[in-house]
Parts: sequence; C-alpha cells; structure tokens
Amino acid sequence: MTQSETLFEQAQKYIPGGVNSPVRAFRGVGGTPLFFKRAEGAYLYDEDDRRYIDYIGSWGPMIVGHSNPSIKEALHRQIDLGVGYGAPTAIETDMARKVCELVPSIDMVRMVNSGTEATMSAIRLARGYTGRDKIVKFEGCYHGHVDSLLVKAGSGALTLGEPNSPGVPASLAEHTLTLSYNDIDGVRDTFATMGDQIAAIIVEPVAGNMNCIPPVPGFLECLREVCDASGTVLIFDEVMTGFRVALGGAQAHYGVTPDLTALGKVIGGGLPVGAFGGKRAIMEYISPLGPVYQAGTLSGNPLAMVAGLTSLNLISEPGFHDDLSRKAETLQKGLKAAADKAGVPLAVQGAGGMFGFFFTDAEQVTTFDQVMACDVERFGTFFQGMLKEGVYLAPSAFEASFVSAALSDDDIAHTLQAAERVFATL
Ligand SMILES: NCC(=O)CCC(=O)O
Repeated sequence: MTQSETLFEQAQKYIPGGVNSPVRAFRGVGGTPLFFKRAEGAYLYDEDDRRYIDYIGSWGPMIVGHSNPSIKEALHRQIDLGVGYGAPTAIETDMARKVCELVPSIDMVRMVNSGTEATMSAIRLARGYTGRDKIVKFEGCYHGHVDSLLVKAGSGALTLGEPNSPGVPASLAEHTLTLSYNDIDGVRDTFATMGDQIAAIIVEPVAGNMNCIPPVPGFLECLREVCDASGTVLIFDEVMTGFRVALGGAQAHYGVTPDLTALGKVIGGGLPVGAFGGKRAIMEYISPLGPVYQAGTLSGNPLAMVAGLTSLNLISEPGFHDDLSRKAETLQKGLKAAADKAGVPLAVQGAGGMFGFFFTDAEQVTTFDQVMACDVERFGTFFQGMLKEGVYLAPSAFEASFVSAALSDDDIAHTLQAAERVFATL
C-alpha cells in the first residue's frame, strides 16, 4: 500500500469522502487521490516521495510556481508583525489600488476569503442595486457553491453527477435562469421577453469548469449589449481567468467590460482570498456605504494580502503573460500532435495560461452538449497514465488545467513525451 492509500483510508474516517473539496476525490478518473507533503516551483512531491509536474497549481493560484521566494519572504515578515487584526491596514489599500490599476473596469473592490464569497456577494449586490430577483447563468459554468448558482453547475458538481445540488430550495433556484453557454440567440430571446426582470448575468468569460471553453466571437459582446439595453448588471466570474488569461483578465483579452468582476485564486498568491469589484455607482451600494450587507471576520487578512499583492507584483513584470501563454500554447500544440501520431481523436483548446483537452472527434468544443458527448472514460485512462509518468493534470474531464511561470521548457518536453507514450496505449 502506498502512503497516499494509507492516508486516504484514515482521512475517510473523519472527513466526508476523505477530502475537503469534492473534485480532489479523483471520482471519474479512478485510483486514490495523492497526498502531498511539499511543493516547489513547478513540482509537487507526494507522501511516497514521488515528484509530479504540476498542471493544477492548487487549482489556479500558483501562477508563479510553488514556494516562490518573494511570497515566502513577505509572509515571514508579516507573521512577525501579527497574523490578523480584524481592523484596517495599509496593505489592504495597496492591494485594492493594485487591483484597480490592473483591471480598469474595477473602480472599487472589496476583499473576501474565497471565490464563492466573491460571486455570492456580487449577486446580492446586483440584486440589491437593481431591485430585481432573477439572475442568468450558463449550464456547465460554476461560480462556487453559492445556493442560487448551484443550478446546472459545472466543476465537482458535474463531475459527481449532481449539477443541481439537493439542499437548494426550489423557491430559490426558480430565480436562476440557466442558458446555454455560447448560445447568442438563446440570450437574445430570453432578454427580449424578460430582460427588465433580470438583475444580473453571471458568466465565466472562459468556461473553465466544464473543461476549457473559450467564448465564441460575439458571445461576450452580446451579453454586454443585452445588459446595457435592460439595465442588467453584467458580472464576469474571473476567479479562474483573472490575472491568468491576461494581466487584466479575460475582459482585457476579449475587450468586453463587465459591471462587476469576481476574483479569487491568483489574487491570494496561494492563501484563501477572493474579491469583488466594479463600477463605483454599484459598489457604493455595499455596506457600510450602502444598504446591501456583506462582511467577513478574516476579510483583508494581512497574511493573505501580502501573499496576494506580492503575487500580483510578480505577474506584472513585462512579458510575464506572453511567456505563460507561450508555455500553454506549446503544450496544446504538442498534445494535439502526440494524439494525432497515436491516432487518438483529441480537441485541444485554451486561453492564456489555461488549457483543456477533449477526447472527441470534433475539431472544436464550444457547447456544454459537446462537452457531455466526450469520452470521459478515456480521459480517466489518460489521466492515470500521465500520473504514472509523473504528470499531475486536473483530475476531471470537466476542469481546465493551468500552467505556471515555474514550468521549464524541459518540463513541457517531458510532459509531451509522456503524453505520446500514454496516447499510444489508449
Ligand atoms: N473548479 C474547481 C475549483 O475551482 C477549485 C475549487 C474546488 O475544489 O472545487
């Protein structure tokens, strides 16, 4: 028995499913989740002392690689000064200023502790601001485990076969209208009949919780247009894409400006942080300025702020995202070439520093239905093969994978050679 197997057995006695977040459980890909004890640069080390090239990066935050010396130094300095005061600090303003500079659609920002809190608060704010209850989300998009957003959700909810979670009252879910991602006509039809009742559209500008689906040309533009016409708040959930698809996020990459943005992952540099921000007139509706309530014991925690701000400073270096995108593109091209060589039908796609691949005959995957038609079993076999080769990809056919700046050209070459060997066995 491996150490991971032993530890997983023990964990299951005390933790539901042995994990603190369901997609870690390796459901649908077989085998036992790996237990890690150390991470450095592009690598994870498991409890059996095996090294893996990491394409998850703690599900996104580790964009500069693990155990970055500058982040560690900033954390050590802050630990000596106290780990939290529950009161304002200068670093919170430094962080807010940085976020507003990097994402020009954000005039004001409020820090929270997770992406879930960010989307939940943004939805409440949009409802309070517009005085409307209905919201629009897209099938297969996941915005954290917020009640009214766990409707036809992606990520672990989809992986485990429960995209509509029990426990969400029907009376709450009925305010959530779910449309098809990339379906421009569907959006126009819905807004033509009930646009004036809809508080917000929330969307992943690149859908990363049903694998990796970029928006088709015109989709995000259409969302902006219908929101403008009906007084609806457009919320981009950039928890995954923020600071990753481009320094200014997917909104900079695709040139479409939301009213509110939800952030997480990279903004915390590996610590638990989320944020939501946007237009001043809307943000002024949040308490204590406005009537919409939102709060948090640990919000703006100084350890989280120094880790996050250091991370944002590191990724602001000129050329950072060009290099990140080049790495992701080399991987995508290489994976496609390796699959072609083995005669395995594969579609590979990505945006900036995120990517995904689909076992399908289709050239391109743009819809939820196409995602669902892909060969999930084959994905599991490939995933396990890559794991044996020391490559740690997202353990679900419904999640994007991520690259970090710590990944070397040799790591990518090793990954592609491994992929060639594993494709040959499928
Ligand atoms: N799509 C998955 C994630 O973003 C990570 C959070 C989780 O464990 O659900």
